[in-house]
Amino acid sequence: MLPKDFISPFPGLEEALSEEPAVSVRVNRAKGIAVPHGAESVPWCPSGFWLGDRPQFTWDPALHQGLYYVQDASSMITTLAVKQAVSLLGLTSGVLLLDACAAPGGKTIAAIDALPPGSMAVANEYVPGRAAILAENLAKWGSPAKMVTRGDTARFRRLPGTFDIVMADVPCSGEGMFRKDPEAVRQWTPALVEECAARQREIVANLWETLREGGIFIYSTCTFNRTENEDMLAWLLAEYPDGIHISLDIPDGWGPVTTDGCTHFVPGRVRGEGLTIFMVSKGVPGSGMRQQPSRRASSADRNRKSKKTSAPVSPDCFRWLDSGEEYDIRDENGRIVAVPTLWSAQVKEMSGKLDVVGCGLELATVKGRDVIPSQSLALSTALRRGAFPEVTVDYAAAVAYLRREAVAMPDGTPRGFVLLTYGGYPLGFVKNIGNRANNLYPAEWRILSTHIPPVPPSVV
Ligand SMILES: C[S@@+](CC[C@H](N)C(=O)[O-])C[C@H]1O[C@@H](n2cnc3c(N)ncnc32)[C@H](O)[C@@H]1O
Repeated sequence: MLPKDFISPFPGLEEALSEEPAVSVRVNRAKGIAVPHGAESVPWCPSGFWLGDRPQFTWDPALHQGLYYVQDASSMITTLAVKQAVSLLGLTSGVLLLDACAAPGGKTIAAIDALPPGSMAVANEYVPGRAAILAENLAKWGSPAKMVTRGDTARFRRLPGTFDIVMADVPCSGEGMFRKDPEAVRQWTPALVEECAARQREIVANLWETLREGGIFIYSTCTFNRTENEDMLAWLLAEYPDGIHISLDIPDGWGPVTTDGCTHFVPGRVRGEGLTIFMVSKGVPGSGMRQQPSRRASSADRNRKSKKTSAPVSPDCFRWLDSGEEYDIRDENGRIVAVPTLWSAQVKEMSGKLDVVGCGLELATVKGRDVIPSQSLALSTALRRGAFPEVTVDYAAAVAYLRREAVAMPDGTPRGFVLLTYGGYPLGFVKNIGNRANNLYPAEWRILSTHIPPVPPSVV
């Protein structure tokens, strides 16, 4: 059932909205996952796959290990858009990207997968309560080169000319979600479309300032109407005469349809939900330079800082990372974090101007004399395997761990912090104290339901 005043802009859309949505996942190539079982490739995303059915994802430890992310195939276009943007920028490393409307993080993950080595992603969320799930999803994906912030996009006006790529997956009227979300059908009105468009213009205006000269802006909605898409592109180009529209490289035959510069993913034409995307560069792509941090941290600075913080940072922390020398490791009020050295001056600058939820990789928390390794470290691609004793657990123990229940350790397990693995990949830490092991899985991430499926789901 569609909203009363909704006029379908594409033939066949209404019928398609009454069909079952496709199920798709993005696999984590950075963790060595290649192809899910029995899956079919999404042509616009090398790590995207349609599944034949809908497994009970919650009960698959691999999901919690960050080995894959459940993602609608249309959203996976972000990977292609970011790859195209990077190529237009002519950069082979060190891209600074902002995803300004990021929770729960699917498109940030899609962008991270497309960035060249040595890049950094900043993921911002406006609704404070949604920033935690964003941080959790990014921690599971495992890249240490990230920063999570919360707040109004107006805050980014304080960082002019800073980002090479800015993504705005803006809040919208949600016509593309009609099939999956009955609430989207209930809330939709022509007035909502106008309201959303006004907010979107405000967001775009805030973000244009933070995009550097020659940088690329990627705008997307999960709605079809012209007001929030084609009219928004026209408004942007009129408002900012340095804006140049960039066509997304999509071969004929994949299914999306482009109208007046906007590429639409339409159910019925693609096996995915509704999504619209366009790209605009600020002047000639790659022409300008990124604004450098106002005060670069010199090596003298860094030495001073490490002297100041070296006492609380346990030397163990340096041994936990695959390449400890590439990170600045510091104690931030009892949280030990590792920030890629390359970005440490930039992170410092941004931290002074944004409301930071977390930056880099949280290695550990300090409690009294204990330096307790974090779940983010267990799931990070930067973890040095072998840094902790490891115990392999079976399915029942893996689910018990994810529920934060006690897990028995085999005889002979060393005391202290132990990394549990499932299927050969890290699951999380326990502290083995001899007669029992304390489960260190974050309470707020735990599986709440006590049901357990008779057959374990297995996606990758
Ligand atoms: C379409 S969703 C983003 C989905 C996300 N990019 C993903 O792929 O997982 C839009 C996001 O914008 C946030 N938002 C709401 N109001 C906003 C505002 N005024 N400014 C910026 N973002 C806002 C919403 O909370 C929501 O998380």
